[in-house]
Amino acid sequence: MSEYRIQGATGDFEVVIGLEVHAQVISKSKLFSGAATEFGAEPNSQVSLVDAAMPGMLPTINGECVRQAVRTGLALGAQINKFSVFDRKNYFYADLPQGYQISQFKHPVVGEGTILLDLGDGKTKEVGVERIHLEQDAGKSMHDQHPQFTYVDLNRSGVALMEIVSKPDMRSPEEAGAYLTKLRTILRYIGTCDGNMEQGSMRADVNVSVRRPGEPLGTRCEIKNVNSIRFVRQAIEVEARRQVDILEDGGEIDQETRLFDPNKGETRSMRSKEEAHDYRYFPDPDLLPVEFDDAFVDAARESLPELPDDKRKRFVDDLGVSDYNASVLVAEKENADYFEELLAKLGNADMAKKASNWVISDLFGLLNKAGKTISESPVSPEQGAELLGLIEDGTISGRTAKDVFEEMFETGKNAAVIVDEKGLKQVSDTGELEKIIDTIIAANPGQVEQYRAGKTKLIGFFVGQVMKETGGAANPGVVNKLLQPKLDG
Ligand SMILES: Nc1ncnc2c1ncn2[C@@H]1O[C@H](COP(=O)(O)OP(=O)(O)OP(=O)(O)O)[C@@H](O)[C@H]1O
Ligand SMILES: [Mg+2]
Ligand SMILES: [Mg+2]
Repeated sequence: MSEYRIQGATGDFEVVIGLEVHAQVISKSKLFSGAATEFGAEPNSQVSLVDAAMPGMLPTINGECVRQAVRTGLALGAQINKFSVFDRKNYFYADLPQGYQISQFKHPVVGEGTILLDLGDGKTKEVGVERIHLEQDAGKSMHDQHPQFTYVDLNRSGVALMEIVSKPDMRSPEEAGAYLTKLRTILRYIGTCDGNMEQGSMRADVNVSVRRPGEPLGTRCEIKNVNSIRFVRQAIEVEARRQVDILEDGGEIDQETRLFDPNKGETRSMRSKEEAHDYRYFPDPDLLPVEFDDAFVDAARESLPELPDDKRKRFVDDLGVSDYNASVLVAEKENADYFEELLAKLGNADMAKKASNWVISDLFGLLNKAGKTISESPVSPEQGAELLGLIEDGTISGRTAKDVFEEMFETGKNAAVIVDEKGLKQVSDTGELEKIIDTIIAANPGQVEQYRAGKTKLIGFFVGQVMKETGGAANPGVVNKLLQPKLDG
């Protein structure tokens, strides 16, 4: 793939992208209160006095949220800071009852790490993570409930977020998309965020600047709260184009916060960028610094499952699965789990490659057609294993297996039952097949002669005849084995 460039009248520009991802932490209660965090509850039904910022209420840190941030840091190979501090980030907004957000500024709980992007065709790229800090979410302003009034729902107020800040290491919309895809996969594997962008539990602030290749970094604009990977890609494209046009006209880029409007396909200015000092950050006097020991970190590490990169490597190196199949399988944990269960039921690691092909082409094919996810699959890993076993031991041909599988998918019946009911067992009986082959050879002396004169491709013709004779039920492997010596004479 050639490098991504935006063409200007006077030359090409390179795009530089850094992402700030807000990931809602999976925890039963909020970062500093015992209120529930479940999505979709009745507005303002999950709000404690702390979340509503009633005078005199004091925050208490939720240890589970800290543990989840540490687990996330470990999964990104990041530095874990055993000492971190909560600060107040002050700003005024109707859905922020405290008048400040409790966040981490100078001393975040997680430091530098990396994410390995999968860019297709086995190409990868490492992108740096600058830090992960914990902070509270704000409430939600609802403008669509009343013609004159804005309503505020505080259910989200105080819910724990991880802000995962990347380095400005990405150079194209595709790389930004791959970063979000990979990050989401990892968060879902380890269960620290559900990664659900439509429900807003993962959102991205997209920082974009442009420069001529080789020049120092340009001034960035930050596009706030983009809520799908497709929109992130589009926002980068249009924002980079906008900046190049300004520079080409001899203008300068103002550092500002912008909004992406997917309907119009443009970004619009929200406000000029506030500097950190505008937030008047200072350590929250109601909270002690967070401190934990090595044992806490070790326990968090112990609790991590096998990560997608390790899993992919194992699938390829130990199981002989192709690179492509392995990356498709590990992209979603449910897919990898299904495959591994299928393999366990088969009880034969040598079949891993075949099993991966079956999952990716046959199973995914029908799931896609039916608009189902793998967890809704009407065919269980156990049933899939039975089907593959029937192909492997020669009971049915690969061709027949496809029909059997379609019926399994439709009816939920087991493969062996369908094969019995429809009499689909292939003929592997050598005696029976030999008789048929002898008849066919006797009936086609011309082709036999041509074959013997060197036109060996004609073996296909003979196999075809046997298939025709047996209504497709002959075992092609056995037919080939029997035919060859007879044709060779
Ligand atoms: N020149 C640049 N071009 C593109 N991205 C940049 C550039 N410089 C920095 N960035 C990215 O901008 C982001 C800055 O995020 P950070 O949280 O550190 O600060 P912020 O945006 O000022 O703070 P806030 O959390 O209040 O929005 C990072 O992802 C970083 O990689
Ligand atoms: Mg930030
Ligand atoms: Mg920012």
